Amino acid sequence: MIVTLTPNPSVDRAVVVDRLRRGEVHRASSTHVDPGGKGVNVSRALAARGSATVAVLPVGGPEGRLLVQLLDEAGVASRGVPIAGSVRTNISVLDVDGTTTKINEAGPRLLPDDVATLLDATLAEFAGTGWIVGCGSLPPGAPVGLYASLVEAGRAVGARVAVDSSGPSMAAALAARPHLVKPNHEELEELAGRELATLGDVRDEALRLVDAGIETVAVSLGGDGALLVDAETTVHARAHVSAPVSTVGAGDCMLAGLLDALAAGLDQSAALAAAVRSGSAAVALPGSSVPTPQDLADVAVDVDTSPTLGRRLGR
Ligand SMILES: Nc1ncnc2c1ncn2[C@@H]1O[C@H](COP(=O)(O)OP(=O)(O)O)[C@@H](O)[C@H]1O
Ligand SMILES: O=P(O)(O)OC[C@H]1O[C@](O)(COP(=O)(O)O)[C@@H](O)[C@@H]1O
Repeated sequence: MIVTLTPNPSVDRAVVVDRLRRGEVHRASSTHVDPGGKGVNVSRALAARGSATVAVLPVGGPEGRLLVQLLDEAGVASRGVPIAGSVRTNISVLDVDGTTTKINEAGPRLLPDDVATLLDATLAEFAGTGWIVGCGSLPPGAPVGLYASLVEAGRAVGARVAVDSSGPSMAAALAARPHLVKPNHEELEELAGRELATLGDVRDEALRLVDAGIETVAVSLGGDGALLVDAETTVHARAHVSAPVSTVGAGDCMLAGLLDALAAGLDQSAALAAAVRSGSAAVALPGSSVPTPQDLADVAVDVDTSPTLGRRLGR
């Protein structure tokens, strides 16, 4: 069982325009509405492949009702914690040339009781084995140490705990030593405070986190795939996508593939291959659609257990 906690979920609205021009009226050629927020997406990706998961999230306002309805329709089990404010709507504008512009709202304010109830609900959904995953930004009112509290509480009930966040909440979570973290390239650079131009730079920085007590660091690298580092292994995996459609939520699908594979007992190389298969399959789908088993079957992944560390990374 993989329980996800998304303190700041969203309704994701993706619109396609010819070319985004500041200050002009645009006519969208298509619109895609998905349930959103990083942990919600991890649960959606897991449910789509038939893996056991529950998404824990605050729910309020008309957007909250829509979010729960969309999750129900997608067959994703969720546990909503009622809040006074309204769930946010995040907008992605996709140019036909593939450029994506995202506008993420701050989200509704959480009260201290809401935060405590979210943590309690997450632990209550944990069935005794498997993973608890905390993902995404924190809304106003949530303490910066929310994910650190999740790591400590999760560890106390015997869960393996993963965190995917950024900025101060991620830095605070690292101090609590989650079992796994999944920064993307930019987030790892932010943590490192320097540019990470090559695979070797990423490996060195990931190893620094491993040395600080985090068992597994999986860094998603966009079109360059992903690098997994632990005390024994450095493995790189990559898949070519000939026609990328939307990268929104690809990192969440990548994390879902990784945790699902680790929970099934696969080794690090096989788990990273599954992760990249999932992330890259998502890139070929519109909005933040999650891949079905058929979509996953279509992706060929190259895995390298002795990657060329001098390899320069694109953006
Ligand atoms: N252009 C691309 N071509 C192929 N795979 C991609 C591409 N962009 C992303 N991916 C896949 O999606 C995963 C997550 O992408 P990334 O952009 O690093 O995550 P995030 O959404 O967290 O920023 C990557 O590890 C890779 O497997
Ligand atoms: O919590 P944040 O950082 O604002 O991100 C939330 C957004 O991220 C997503 O999970 C997508 O992930 P990416 O932006 O990493 O592709 C959306 O569903 C959601 O709108």
